[in-house]
Amino acid sequence: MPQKSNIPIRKRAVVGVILRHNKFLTIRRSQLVVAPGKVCFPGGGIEHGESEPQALVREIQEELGVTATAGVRLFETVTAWGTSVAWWHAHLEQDAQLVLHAAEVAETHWLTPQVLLRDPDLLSSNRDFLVAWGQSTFAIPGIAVPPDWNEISG
Ligand SMILES: Nc1nc2c([nH]c(=O)n2[C@H]2C[C@H](O)[C@@H](COP(=O)(O)OP(=O)(O)OP(=O)(O)O)O2)c(=O)[nH]1
Repeated sequence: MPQKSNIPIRKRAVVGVILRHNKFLTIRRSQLVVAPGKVCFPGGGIEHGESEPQALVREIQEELGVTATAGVRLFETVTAWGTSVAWWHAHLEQDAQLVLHAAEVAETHWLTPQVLLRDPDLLSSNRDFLVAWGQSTFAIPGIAVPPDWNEISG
């Protein structure tokens, strides 16, 4: 269900929520892009004529050098800066080797939800996404909300 917002939408983006062994694949954004050094999921802007899954697969290929498969659409938010973000569950081949596009991605990490939520560099909209997940606004296939979630997200 989309989050209600009165912010005018200036841009549309899609991000991939990718899990392995109960950890999220996260990127640290490079110093050369918007929100430099921030931690978030792979993804980016939707180009004219692209569907969300097409943009998701293209962005992940560009950033991480791997072919992703789009799963289900999990959630939709509007950032404080007017970007409509579609959050998609996505999958990589089990043995996929990431090849980072250094101009966009400084590093990648597989992080538990608890570690990710506590990361001071987490993009604010990603924090909102995790909090909404913890409140069961939507479910992410294959991972349960940790039992101590209310204590750490409060
Ligand atoms: N990549 C990514 N972007 C996110 C996340 N969460 C979130 O709010 N966003 C926002 C930030 C930006 O407003 C937008 C995506 O921007 P981007 O800078 O990654 O996309 P891009 O590579 O297409 O950038 P640009 O060429 O359009 O400047 O979505 C996330 O987890 N990953």
